[in-house]
Amino acid sequence: MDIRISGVTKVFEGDIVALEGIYLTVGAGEFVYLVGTTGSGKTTLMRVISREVLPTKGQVMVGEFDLRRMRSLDLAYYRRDLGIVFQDFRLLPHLTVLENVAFILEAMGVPPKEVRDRSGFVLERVGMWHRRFLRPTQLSGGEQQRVAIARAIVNAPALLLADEPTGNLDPRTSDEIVQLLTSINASGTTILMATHNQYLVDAYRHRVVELNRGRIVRDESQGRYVADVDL
Ligand SMILES: Nc1ncnc2c1ncn2[C@@H]1O[C@H](COP(=O)(O)OP(=O)(O)OP(=O)(O)O)[C@@H](O)[C@H]1O
Repeated sequence: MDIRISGVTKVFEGDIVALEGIYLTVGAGEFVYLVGTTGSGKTTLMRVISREVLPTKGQVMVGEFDLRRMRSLDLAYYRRDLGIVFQDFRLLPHLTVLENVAFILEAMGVPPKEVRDRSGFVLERVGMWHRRFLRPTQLSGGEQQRVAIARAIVNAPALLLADEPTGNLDPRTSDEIVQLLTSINASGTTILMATHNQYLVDAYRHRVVELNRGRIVRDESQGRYVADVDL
């Protein structure tokens, strides 16, 4: 799914301007890193795209969805096309790995055999099938993030939002997570990933969009974490 954001401003209560005059187009199938210092607006932009936050001004179109004009049924359809991964994994502690992935499909009324097949397929894909009967607390951080990614992609979303997905992980595991996201992107999913990880952005090159105080200050294909300075 492509994303078309025009003139988006978000002002939170207390006159906090989190986003200001954002114009951004992301084509279907792109991989985009969102970078920028703490408080620059990355999470807010992701939350505008997931429609957890409504802009104060401006328009957001994702695929055929106009996020300003959505009835609750549209929102339910939209969310089915969306996968979200967070820094802190957010798995349900009382469920096993397999159940954490399967419950999304069960909640959508998918027949049991298909739930088993699809959950198994994504757990294989992220290399976690052998851990399917464990609970999140029995897994390492990297393993938990793999399960969270499996959960995010089990519905074959057209768009995956990842907010600092490697923030709690060691360098090698972070590498593996970005490789996994890159392979998911290669199968057609649009990916937007907010990150502070300079090494990853420089090692796995994709488009880089940099925010500063709520504005886009750089947009480069195959960019680096820090802008090249003209000498
Ligand atoms: N719900 C909210 N209510 C009020 N202000 C908010 C809210 N969410 C974010 N902000 C403010 O908006 C600004 C942008 O925050 P945001 O979380 O989008 O930044 P960020 O770039 O994701 O930061 P980080 O890298 O630390 O995660 C900050 O000044 C923040 O305090």
